[in-house]
Amino acid sequence: MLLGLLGVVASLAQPYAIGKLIETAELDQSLAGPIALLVVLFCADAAFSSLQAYAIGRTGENIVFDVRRNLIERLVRAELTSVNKQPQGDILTRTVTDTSLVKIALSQSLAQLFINGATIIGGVALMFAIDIWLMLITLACLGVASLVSIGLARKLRQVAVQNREDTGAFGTEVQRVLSALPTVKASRAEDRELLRIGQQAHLARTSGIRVNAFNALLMPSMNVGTQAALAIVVGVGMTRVAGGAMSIADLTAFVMYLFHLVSPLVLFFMAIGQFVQGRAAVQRVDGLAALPQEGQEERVQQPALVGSLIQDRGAIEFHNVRFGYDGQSADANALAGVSFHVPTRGLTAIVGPSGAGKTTLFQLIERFYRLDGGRILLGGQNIEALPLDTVRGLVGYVQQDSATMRGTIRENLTYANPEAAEADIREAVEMAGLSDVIQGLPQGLDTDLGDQGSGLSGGQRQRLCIARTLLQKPAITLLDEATSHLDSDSERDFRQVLQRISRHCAVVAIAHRISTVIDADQIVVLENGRVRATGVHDDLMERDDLYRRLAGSQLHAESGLVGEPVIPRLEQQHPAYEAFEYPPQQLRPDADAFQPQSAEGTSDVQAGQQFPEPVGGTI
Ligand SMILES: Nc1ncnc2c1ncn2[C@@H]1O[C@H](COP(=O)(O)OP(=O)(O)OP(=O)(O)O)[C@@H](O)[C@H]1O
Repeated sequence: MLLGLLGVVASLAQPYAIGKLIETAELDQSLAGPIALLVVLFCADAAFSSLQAYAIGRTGENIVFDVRRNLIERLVRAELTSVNKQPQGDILTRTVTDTSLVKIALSQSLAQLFINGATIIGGVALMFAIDIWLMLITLACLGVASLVSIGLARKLRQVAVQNREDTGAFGTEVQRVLSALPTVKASRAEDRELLRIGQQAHLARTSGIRVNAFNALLMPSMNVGTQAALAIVVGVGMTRVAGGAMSIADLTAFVMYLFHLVSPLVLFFMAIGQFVQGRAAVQRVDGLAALPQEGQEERVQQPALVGSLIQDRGAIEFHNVRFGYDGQSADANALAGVSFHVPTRGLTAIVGPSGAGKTTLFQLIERFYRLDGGRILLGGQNIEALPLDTVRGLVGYVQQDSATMRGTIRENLTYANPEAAEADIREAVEMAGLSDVIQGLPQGLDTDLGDQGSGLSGGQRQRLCIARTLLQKPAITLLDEATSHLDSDSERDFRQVLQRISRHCAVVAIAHRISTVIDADQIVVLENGRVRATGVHDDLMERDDLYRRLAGSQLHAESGLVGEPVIPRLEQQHPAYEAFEYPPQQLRPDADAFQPQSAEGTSDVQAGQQFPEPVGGTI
């Protein structure tokens, strides 16, 4: 701004210097001095302006960097509940596009407003000094134009806010479709999705055009004002010169100032336009930055606690824990008074029907959400009083949906323990049964995976997540259906690994397979957010109906009846099923439904493709 002000002084002095040049010429004196002054002023103007443009550009980049860094920090540390409510595409638009607009608003347009404002004020003051009447005429014309421009700027802000919202919604739609592209294709929904995204893009286009229209009106409204002022000033000025009330040098200087003001005036109102658009973006960035944060005050790590629990205190204790997600009614809470203990060693299995609240238990141990009531103790201490880092360092969590990320296999493996030694990595990979898979890849551990770990099969991704948790060497391992994608051989091997680990730490496993549950040291049966029974397999088979039913259907499946058609079973469970017309579409009666013919070269590793083309054979 200081550089800009120096530029303003250099620029405002130019008409004065030209007036001096004319006066000197009229007096027939040497022109060398005034010409040298003009050259110095031109050069100073150019130098200060370009330095100012560089400085303001640099400041803008610094602003966008700070805003993005702070925003990302707040996003990553925000409470999951509040992040989950925001559409991901909109988060991305706010973080990438809106922050760029914030940069323009807070650097370029703010500086333009200040510098051009100063030029206008300085110019007006000098013009007043030259001729008060001409200046009053000028102010009247510019005043009317300014009022129109301010009205337009207000309207521009409204449409700019709308345009930012529409652009965010467009990003949300694109992200929604891209994250489920295989489903979109398999459901033949491409046309529908294109139409839906197209409509959103159209809304963004329409509001964008309106922004453009108001922006386009801003400049001409100012131009008309200055042109009218110029015409009147020249007419009245000539009359005053003819009447001897004003010298020709003063009129020339006055008109020069007026010319000089045209561009700052236009830039000033353009900057107002940019600034109000930027404010719309600032509002959206602020909205995202205001997401509630999880336990900031406790972010100090306490390494002494990590990886160890006090032996005699028990690993986890749930005391009358109550919790409901936002929007859940009180009588349908995910957990409605859950109490049980997990010892520091051994395997605890959690079983229960779908929606019973099993995953919620794990998410509360990880402190992803706040409890509505009750207490969870970790090694005898309330988790809410422990630093978050300590809680998450003690607990290893393999999620239901095998969270793998874009990056190499090694990066994914060492994600919870970046300092892991090579020997530990090899051991974890071996324990999780991944060694053969990794050896079969040309780049081994350094093989790149795509988004959500694409490039590995579901079972391999699951084993990768298990290895990652093993590498963390937690005191408590939470496994949420961690073996659901494994074949029976791999699952048997993993059970042995589990038994080994559970000799050293507490393992809590949500399991649907009876084979995992049968050897557990303790089984907790959950139903409708309540603990229904706890015990060991034989005991629960005798005294708990639900467990008997759950175990019975599993034993059934695992004793070889898995191949039975699904439809008759569905029919038994849902009488309404008979109303369904199935199958809705018939293949030609003489054609086999599925006839793969020697599809060679099929591989478990899909190299980042969701729908790979066969390299040979016919389907
Ligand atoms: N993010 C969420 N927002 C709102 N309700 C949720 C959310 N996650 C789960 N629920 C609800 O909370 C209840 C318990 O869900 P939870 O995922 O804990 O069940 P679960 O026993 O793990 O089921 P499954 O075996 O199918 O994975 C369900 O009624 C579910 O609909």
